[in-house]
Amino acid sequence: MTVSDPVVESVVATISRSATEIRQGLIGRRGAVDEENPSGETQMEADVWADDMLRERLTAIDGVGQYASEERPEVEDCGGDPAAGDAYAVAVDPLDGSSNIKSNNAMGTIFGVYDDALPARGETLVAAGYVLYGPITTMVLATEETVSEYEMTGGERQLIERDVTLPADPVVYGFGGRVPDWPADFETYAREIEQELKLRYGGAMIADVNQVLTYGGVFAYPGLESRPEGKLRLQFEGNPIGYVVERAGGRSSDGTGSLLSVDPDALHDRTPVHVGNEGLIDRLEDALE
Ligand SMILES: O=P(O)(O)OC[C@H]1O[C@](O)(COP(=O)(O)O)[C@@H](O)[C@@H]1O
Ligand SMILES: [Mg+2]
Ligand SMILES: [Mg+2]
Repeated sequence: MTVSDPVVESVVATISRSATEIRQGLIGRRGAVDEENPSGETQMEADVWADDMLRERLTAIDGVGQYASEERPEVEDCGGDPAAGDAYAVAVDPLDGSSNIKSNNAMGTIFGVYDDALPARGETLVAAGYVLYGPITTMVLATEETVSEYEMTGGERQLIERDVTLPADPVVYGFGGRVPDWPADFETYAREIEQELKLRYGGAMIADVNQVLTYGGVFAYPGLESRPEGKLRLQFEGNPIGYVVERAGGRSSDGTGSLLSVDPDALHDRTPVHVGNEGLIDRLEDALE
């Protein structure tokens, strides 16, 4: 299946090709560098390397006017103005779950293609998705039309599911953050959910959300007592994953409403992230009221 917009198709093809190289290049890049990203987190060698590769290739695409990533402070302008509608802006999390590189657990690459200048509302996304570096490399791609899943071999995408939708009967949940740091309202909700669903938490958002897409359920990285804005970044993580889950028939929420309608103040804004089956996110919002 191809994407109807040629610029979006080029972005997706470039990420497909690069993801295979990123996966292969993880060997030998498992250490930290002596730098922090704009969110104040230690960067791994692989974070910086994957970001440089994606920046170089995505900014070279005609019709991409801006590139931004979790690993660099500023938006990079590269021709065309997304605010004027004559180019797209691409935002990436080059390696999601990169602290898992040490223990050799799942990671991936997240991308969002926005039809507006960054930082932008998630409602302006025209496509978003992720490549998951699990035992098999897969891509989940959401567009206006549908959510598709692909297996990746040598940079080529092979369609395995055309209309990914959340199963109606939820099975799994995964909640981030230390329990003592959860606000009381969220903990009450979590205590209910753990009576109903099975815990699956691996420490890489996309791997955990991929389980929710596969089995149905809920993933959350909530606002914390010590950090009410949570951990995950709106432009690079919250919006793309909210877009994927909503297109797949689920809901996303920052605690009060869809992640996609949050107005960003700054490029590296964080947000509480809750995604999953509609009924579970409705209950979450009721609990946090
Ligand atoms: O280690 P914690 O607190 O469980 O945090 C895990 C969360 O942090 C992240 O790793 C943050 O993403 P990055 O690895 O891209 O910084 C998410 O993928 C994951 O959901
Ligand atoms: Mg991430
Ligand atoms: Mg990252």
